[in-house]
Amino acid sequence: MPVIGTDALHCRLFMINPALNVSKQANIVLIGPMGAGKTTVGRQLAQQLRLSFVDSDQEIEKRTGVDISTIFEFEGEDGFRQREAAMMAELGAHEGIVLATGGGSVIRAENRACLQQAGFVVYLYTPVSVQLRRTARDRKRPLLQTENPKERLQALFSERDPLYREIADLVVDTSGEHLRGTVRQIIKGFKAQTAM
Ligand SMILES: Nc1ncnc2c1ncn2[C@@H]1O[C@H](COP(=O)(O)OP(=O)(O)OP(=O)(O)O)[C@@H](O)[C@H]1O
Ligand SMILES: O=C(O)C1=C[C@@H](O)[C@@H](O)[C@H](O)C1
Ligand SMILES: [Mg+2]
Repeated sequence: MPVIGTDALHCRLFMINPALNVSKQANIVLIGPMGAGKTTVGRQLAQQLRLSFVDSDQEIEKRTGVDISTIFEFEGEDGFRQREAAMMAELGAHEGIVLATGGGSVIRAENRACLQQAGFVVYLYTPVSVQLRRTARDRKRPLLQTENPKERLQALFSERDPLYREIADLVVDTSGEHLRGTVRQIIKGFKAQTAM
């Protein structure tokens, strides 16, 4: 059984995970742009570390009963960002999870503060050309349903790359396309940090 302790801060929890045999912050938080692999990498990571996997986008869809595009359609991006912020505050207080965040979760300062406290933050750095390839056939990402998805991804990258870096404990370049290698690098960084 994991041993869990908390300090006075709302989001900050610590636990000892027998799978890792180290004392560490409770969660691994994956941040990065669309197509970075937060969902794909997060699922594998959770499996290997025997942690629960939670995907913020999927959780919002589960609770509302509609997909993200529908939320954008009826409530606008602002409505979605409100739901996302509430989800960050809630999930940031969990312990023992791998959290895949939405690509835009770092836009709000309040979210960044919460994610930073929630655990070991990993930025899955992914160049725009790779994001474009990975999301090319996708119709589920409302921000990419535009005439020029490349331009949109480039603009988002310029705005958000500094924000991802601001809160990252580790930056992993995913352009090598090796899912297993990415997972291995994260576990290595996580163990190194929690052993300190
Ligand atoms: N390291 C990788 N190597 C090869 N393909 C990858 C890698 N990471 C993700 N992919 C592929 O890219 C696509 C997008 O990945 P994924 O949905 O996990 O991204 P995401 O970061 O969760 O995006 P979003 O922010 O839109 O939820 C998937 O088809 C996935 O299989
Ligand atoms: O980059 C973004 O702003 C988004 C990324 C996705 O994860 C979803 O949260 C949504 O499509 C918006
Ligand atoms: Mg995802």
